[in-house]
Amino acid sequence: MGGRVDLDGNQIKPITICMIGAGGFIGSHLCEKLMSETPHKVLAVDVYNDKIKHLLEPATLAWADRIQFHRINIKNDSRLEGLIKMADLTINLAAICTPADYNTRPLDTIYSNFIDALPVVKYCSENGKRLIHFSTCEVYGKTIGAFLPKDSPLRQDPAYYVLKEDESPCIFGPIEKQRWSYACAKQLIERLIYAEGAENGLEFTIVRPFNWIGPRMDFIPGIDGPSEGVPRVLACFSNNLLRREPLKLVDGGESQRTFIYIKDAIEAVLLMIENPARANGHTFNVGNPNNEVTVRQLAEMMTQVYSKVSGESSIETPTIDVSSKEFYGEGYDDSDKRIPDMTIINKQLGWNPKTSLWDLLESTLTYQHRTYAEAIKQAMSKTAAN
Ligand SMILES: NC(=O)c1ccc[n+]([C@@H]2O[C@H](COP(=O)([O-])OP(=O)(O)OC[C@H]3O[C@@H](n4cnc5c(N)ncnc54)[C@H](O)[C@@H]3O)[C@@H](O)[C@H]2O)c1
Ligand SMILES: O=c1ccn([C@@H]2O[C@H](COP(=O)(O)OP(=O)(O)O[C@H]3OC[C@](O)(CO)[C@H]3O)[C@@H](O)[C@H]2O)c(=O)[nH]1
Repeated sequence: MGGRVDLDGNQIKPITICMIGAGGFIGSHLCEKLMSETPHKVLAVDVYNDKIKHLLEPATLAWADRIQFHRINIKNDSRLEGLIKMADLTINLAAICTPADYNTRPLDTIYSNFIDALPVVKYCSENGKRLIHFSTCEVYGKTIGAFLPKDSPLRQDPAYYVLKEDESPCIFGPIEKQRWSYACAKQLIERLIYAEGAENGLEFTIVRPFNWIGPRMDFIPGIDGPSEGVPRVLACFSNNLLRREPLKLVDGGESQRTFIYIKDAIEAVLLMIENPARANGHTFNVGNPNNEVTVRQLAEMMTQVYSKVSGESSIETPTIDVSSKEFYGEGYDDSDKRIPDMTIINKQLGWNPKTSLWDLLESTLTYQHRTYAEAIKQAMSKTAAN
């Protein structure tokens, strides 16, 4: 770990990071990376710590003196400012960020993604502390191309669908489509952070993740999360595969996404942390433009990969169609296509994603099978017996 240098050849000094939302999917991978490959200290803030337990215990771990867990709900805890003051950098990951919540719990979604983030921005600005804030690719909303006639040749032109941080508009649906409550709250907090930078000199970086996936993402309903809960697509499809039930394709599974392996994405975040002069004042797309699929193609690929890693044949009807109203309820809407432009992150940090969709699904589904298959079998045989 000694003698590490930044992209400009300068020695990297150990810093203290206040990481809010450290107990979640991205936070757990970022903590792992910081503990195993850097000398930095982490003040890990979250209401849960199950996903980082392996980094906190036992006290004999090599990094035990570099990570502290603080069980804090940032909505209402006066200890937050003190932790931000103690740190050199704050990273805010805390959010409600599962689409099933956006239209069914719009108030919680807006409070979580805007109101609860306000004190974090304020404390950083007032105390002269650097902030890396996690926004989302959802701030782009729908592509311009989505509004062209289906057979328009312009739909093939990247100018109508590639999403650029400094050029693309943010296109959301009408207010009654409450799906956009999350994207809109994220957009407003981005604008507030940008304004704090412009008017009060806040040093900030905004991250727009494009569907980062991998181990520890969300939960498997009825095993380590509520039975009726609806996680993001990776966990929904993993759950279906583990239970040998058809994967549900919302509105035909026609929407397109680009998926990036969490470990590639974490490399980008580490570059931001350790190269403030190159990252401050920027908004970065972080995704893998080479891994684009429709949701239907994702379902087909996951079915094939799961069959390979589990040794089980796939079921006769691997997918079924379901309407978005049935699956998510009233007020759902969708982003049609999400291809990140990589020019800015490439220029500033020289970063590019590496892992193909097949490879990232293979390692992720191996983890899902190893972690959950036995528990699911037991839960299912218990239900059958009752
Ligand atoms: N995973 C992705 O692909 C993705 C895509 C776009 C945006 N993001 C953004 O990245 C961030 C992290 O996402 P994630 O996938 O790790 O989600 P996650 O749900 O796994 O992690 C969020 C964490 O924040 C914590 N948290 C929420 N409210 C809190 C509060 N009031 N006080 C303390 N802790 C609180 C949760 O307990 C959770 O551990 C979010 O801001 C999300 O909007 C993620
Ligand atoms: O069982 C299912 C679950 C989902 N779908 C469809 O898959 C698409 C992707 O869904 P998901 O990963 O759950 O979420 P989104 O990509 O729409 O949104 C996320 O993107 C980034 C983030 O900000 C945070 O992670 C979040 O908002 C979608 O089209 C679903 O309808 C399915 O067919 N079947």
